[in-house]
Amino acid sequence: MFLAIDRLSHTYFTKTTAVTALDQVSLSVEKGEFVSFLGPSGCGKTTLLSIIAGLIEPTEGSVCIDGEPLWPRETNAAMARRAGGADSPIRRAVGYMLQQDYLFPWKTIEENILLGLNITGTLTPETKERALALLAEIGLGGVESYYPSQLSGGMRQRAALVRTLATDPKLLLLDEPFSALDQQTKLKLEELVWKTLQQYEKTAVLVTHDIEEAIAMSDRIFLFSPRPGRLVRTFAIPDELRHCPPFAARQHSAFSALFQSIWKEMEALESV
Ligand SMILES: Nc1ncnc2c1ncn2[C@@H]1O[C@H](COP(=O)(O)OP(=O)(O)OP(=O)(O)O)[C@@H](O)[C@H]1O
Repeated sequence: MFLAIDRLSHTYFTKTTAVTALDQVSLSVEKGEFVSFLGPSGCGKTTLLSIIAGLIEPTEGSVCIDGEPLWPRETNAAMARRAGGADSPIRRAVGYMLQQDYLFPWKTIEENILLGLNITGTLTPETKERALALLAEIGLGGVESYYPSQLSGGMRQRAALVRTLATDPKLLLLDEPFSALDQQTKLKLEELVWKTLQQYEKTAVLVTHDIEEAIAMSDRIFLFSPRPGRLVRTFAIPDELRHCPPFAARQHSAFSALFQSIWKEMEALESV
């Protein structure tokens, strides 16, 4: 088991209110799996992703990545027993891709894609060469010296994918990375991300409220209820769909039946 989440709950406290975003969520993800967190707006998907990224401390429960405890935080004594501490290697092991590309406008594409390597102190001639090769692989060879404003939205998201993969993270967290794109660019980028992650055997978690996208991209889908977010159902995508790249999966005869059953389940959840 690569990612293990056990009885995780999270409440946001403000001066006047307490909002329970997640309630007793338990799930696991295998190495190399692509899973989606699907659910209506406000069901806690981004909160869960931020907890897995180590950015938010959950109120309750535990998260382990590749056998290393992330939450709850270990005691100082337990951390000291691990070489280099427990949380920093985990944070480096996680790559985040968001709806907005967050490329720095004053840096060139090359500088942007090498940023993570620079920050983590892992920029070497080899890692730089790998990042530039990946840029070329995904069709952006030749734009290294361009600034983000000189690229289209789809090209910028591709550059953001390279920046995310450049540090060779063990786990990729994708928070609606396709939702700001037009339909054609979105379908092309889904295809590219799926193929790239397959090729590099990455484990990935995609947050989306798009049922079709979740079916086309995933091995399994975790469906969450509206607030407070609870895991209500896990859908295993049938082999004939999950072995197809996303565009072919969308054309497959098994696709619409699965879409309808997830749609019905989501409708029922939202009408409660
Ligand atoms: N910093 C915060 N302080 C207080 N409440 C918050 C905070 N962040 C999120 N929430 C609340 O927690 C709940 C879950 O939010 P979250 O963003 O995780 O949901 P989501 O499923 O990702 O939604 P969406 O699909 O709209 O992005 C929502 O009710 C939201 O209003």
